[in-house]
Amino acid sequence: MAGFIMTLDSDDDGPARSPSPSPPPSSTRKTSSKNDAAPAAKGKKGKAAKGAKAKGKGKKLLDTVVDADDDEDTPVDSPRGGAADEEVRMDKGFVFDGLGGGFIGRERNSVWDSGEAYIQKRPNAMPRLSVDEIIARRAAIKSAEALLEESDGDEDGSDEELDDEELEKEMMRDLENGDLDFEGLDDESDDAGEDDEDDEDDEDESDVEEKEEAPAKKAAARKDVGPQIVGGGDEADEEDWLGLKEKKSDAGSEAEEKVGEDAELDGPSGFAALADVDMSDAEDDGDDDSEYDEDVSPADRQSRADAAAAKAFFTSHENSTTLSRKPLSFTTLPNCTLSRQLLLALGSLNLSTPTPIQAECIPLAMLGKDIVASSATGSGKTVAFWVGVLERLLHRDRKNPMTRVVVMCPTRELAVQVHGVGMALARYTDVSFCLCVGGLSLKVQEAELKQRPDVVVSTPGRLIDHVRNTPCFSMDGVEVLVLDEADRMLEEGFRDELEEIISAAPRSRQTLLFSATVTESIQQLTRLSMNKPVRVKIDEMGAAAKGLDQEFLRVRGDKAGESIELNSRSGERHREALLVSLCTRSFSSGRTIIFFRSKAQAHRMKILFSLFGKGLEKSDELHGDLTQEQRLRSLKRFRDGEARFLLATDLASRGLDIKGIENVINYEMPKSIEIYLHRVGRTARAGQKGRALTLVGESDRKLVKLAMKHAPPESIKQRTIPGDVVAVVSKQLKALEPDVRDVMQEEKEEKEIRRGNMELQKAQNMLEHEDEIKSRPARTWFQSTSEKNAAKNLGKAEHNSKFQEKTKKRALDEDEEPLSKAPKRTPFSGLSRREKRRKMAMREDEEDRASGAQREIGSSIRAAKKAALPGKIHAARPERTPGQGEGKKKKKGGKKSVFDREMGVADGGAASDKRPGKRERDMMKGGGGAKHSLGRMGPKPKKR
Ligand SMILES: Nc1ncnc2c1ncn2[C@@H]1O[C@H](COP(=O)(O)OP(=O)(O)OP(=O)(O)O)[C@@H](O)[C@H]1O
Repeated sequence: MAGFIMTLDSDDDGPARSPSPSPPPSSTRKTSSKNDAAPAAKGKKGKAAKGAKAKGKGKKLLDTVVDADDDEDTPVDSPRGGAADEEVRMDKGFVFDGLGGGFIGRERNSVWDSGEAYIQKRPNAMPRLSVDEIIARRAAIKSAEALLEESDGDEDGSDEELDDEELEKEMMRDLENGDLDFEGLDDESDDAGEDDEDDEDDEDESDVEEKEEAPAKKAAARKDVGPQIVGGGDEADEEDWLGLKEKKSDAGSEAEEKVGEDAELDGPSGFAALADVDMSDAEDDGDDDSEYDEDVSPADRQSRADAAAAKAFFTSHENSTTLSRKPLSFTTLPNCTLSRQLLLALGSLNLSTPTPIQAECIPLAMLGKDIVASSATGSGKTVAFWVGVLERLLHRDRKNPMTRVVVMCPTRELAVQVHGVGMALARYTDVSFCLCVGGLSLKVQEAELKQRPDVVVSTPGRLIDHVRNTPCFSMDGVEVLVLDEADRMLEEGFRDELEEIISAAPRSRQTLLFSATVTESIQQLTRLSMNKPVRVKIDEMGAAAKGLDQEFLRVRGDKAGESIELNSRSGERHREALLVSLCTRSFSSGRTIIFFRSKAQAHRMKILFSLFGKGLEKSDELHGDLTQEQRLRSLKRFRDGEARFLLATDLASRGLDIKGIENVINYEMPKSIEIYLHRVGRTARAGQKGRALTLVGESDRKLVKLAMKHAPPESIKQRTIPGDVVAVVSKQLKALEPDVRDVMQEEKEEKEIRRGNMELQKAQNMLEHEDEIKSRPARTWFQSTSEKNAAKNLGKAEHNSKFQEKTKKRALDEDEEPLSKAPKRTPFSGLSRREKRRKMAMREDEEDRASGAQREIGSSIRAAKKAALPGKIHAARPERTPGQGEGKKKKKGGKKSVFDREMGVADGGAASDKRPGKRERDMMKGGGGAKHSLGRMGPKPKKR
């Protein structure tokens, strides 16, 4: 990297062709020094502000030596970002080496450090113990006990506990002698016999393996010896489930490949045959793939259905920049000129060539257009929106400070990261930032919002909290609203919050939506009241990152009764052992993020990992049951390489950009293809390579095929693990079960103690500061607690049910309007017209009968319920006049509103039941009873 000296002159305020005139330098100076003082609110007065003052005093501009330390400190010290002096001359020896405090585009990034400034330090709070701390405490107690026993002369205790290695050796001996019975993993030789008819090639392959395997077993019990089948299946069966067998023979290639210790089976060219996945056919067992060929892809289906609406909704746009194939740089982006401050920041972060999404979106964002943009994971969407937004901010009216940009993210961690990236890009500007996310100190945020930061990065809930309860903060001046991970933000769980935020922001704002799986639903987008947005689409919907290898490992169902005994899903028994085997063998190097569907499972696995050891103890968990501090600490440890495994829920599935994640493991297939794409997108980012492995149960096959659909065939692999290895691990895990229970019990006790302490603290606070506490205005929220919980549950349901919804929707589509060229088979396919009509008529009759019966059942249930109700005591009512109907009129005459009563609409009164005739209306106009009653409610008639 070439070193250079950069001098920023007063013309650095704006580009040559700027959308709005640059403000005079004097105003910049003023704002700048004012902003420098802002961090004082956080108690970080001193250095920066003093330095700025000192510089201001000198007659000539002083040279400011910017070294790597300064850069590093700026954002950490001040969440408001590095307030740049308008004229900065750099040291001759200074070299932009890509490490000079950069946050992105380098190995060691520190975007999460920005969150640390917001962590509320509670000196009296009892720290929550991590699993590792509990285990370490237990170990210390155990060793102390052992020492005591030793000193008592009792040396038997140490022998009782079997050393891990000894246990392993013993089990391997058992295994070789055939004594070990691993339930659920069928003996390979048995299975080979059962599935002979499947494919002769497979038989040959297994022979070869066995020959290879025998000496290897002798040499080292745990050593892996090539492709084998795990999860109870035989090899033939395993190969079939991804459709490798036929493709392999078609291509005439060797499909087996040893990678690392475990084996992967490559999926060569023929995967296209499996690509068209019919999600609607729930009954299909997945063996007959021929009918999938006739299907239209989900993307086609979606685009056809929405084409007309989309045409009207979006401004037409062609990806001109990316199509031109000219080598681009940030300095030569067509139709826009970036400010030197931004170019400098981009350069210091090692970002010189814009990615396609950046090349397309930056000019559009600078023009103030609304954008709906999508591109694969890790393709640089964050920089794509920040650059445009920051460039606009450089031309703001500095005399009138207010929050002009709001960036919203669905998770706190993502918000912290996005905030960090924004600050890194704005380090040579005077743009100020505030991070407003749940779980971090409200007070710090309130103090910063008082300073009217230019940009607020937030999660929706906390933003609404501030809109409602922080007096100095309002969204009236918001000019740009960015929704990162827009499709998630538009899901049910965020719906109400988003509506509240949209209504608080001015209509004239610019709205930018970014996601790898951005919604195509115009219905959802219209809720944002965008102004003819431009749709920028770089990658095909559903496409995974280019350098990603996707592996699948089959998890066989349990033998009858096992899952019932375990009270878990089928195959659960094997998953833990499979995961541990994978992590101690093929995934033992590099950093791996492991996704779980539930917090409980992620936590249990963390305990198992810590107890198991062998490198697995270098792991951390990340899910909603942890405190925000713990969550950020886990991320930091993982990012810094202190933890090699991150056991996370979907909290970490979107947006997180951690350098050096080589592997992603899905402990189970997620519930929708979108979530799958985001999860596996945590690796293979920014043109890097990565691999994702998914443990696939019987019910996940359709989703696997969907994942394979958009992937290059050579990137799909089928992984296997030798059954004996899993058997050993499984036994070891079983042996750890009592310890797991003990750790969980200790955690429970800890929790109770913590809760007690908290209550005590609360009571003490109340006693000491009662007046102050009671005088504080109560914080308000736009939903009641029950509404909030209901929205949360709805969101969860929607988040988890995309797959089922799609299935239903497709089934419906098929009934209403067959979009595929070749219609799908229906129950009437292949019948003569007459026969078909007869069957259809019979079906309709049946449906009619069923619905009639249903109605009857419904009405009799209602009648029975009514009869069972105790009789009501009614006040005597005037008799109804004959001719008065029951239905609607009865309802009207029932419950009266206060308004009706005030209006003098008495029960049974004519006014209540009859619309006044013309004569009566005339009377009312001219004066009469009705006017009299209105007169009581309405304003006093003016005297003439
Ligand atoms: N122009 C660029 N040149 C090289 N690397 C870049 C460029 N822009 C961004 N990157 C790098 O790409 C990585 C991914 O960027 P980013 O997190 O913005 O991806 P994303 O598209 O938002 O991904 P996701 O969909 O997962 O949120 C970052 O580490 C960033 O440093």
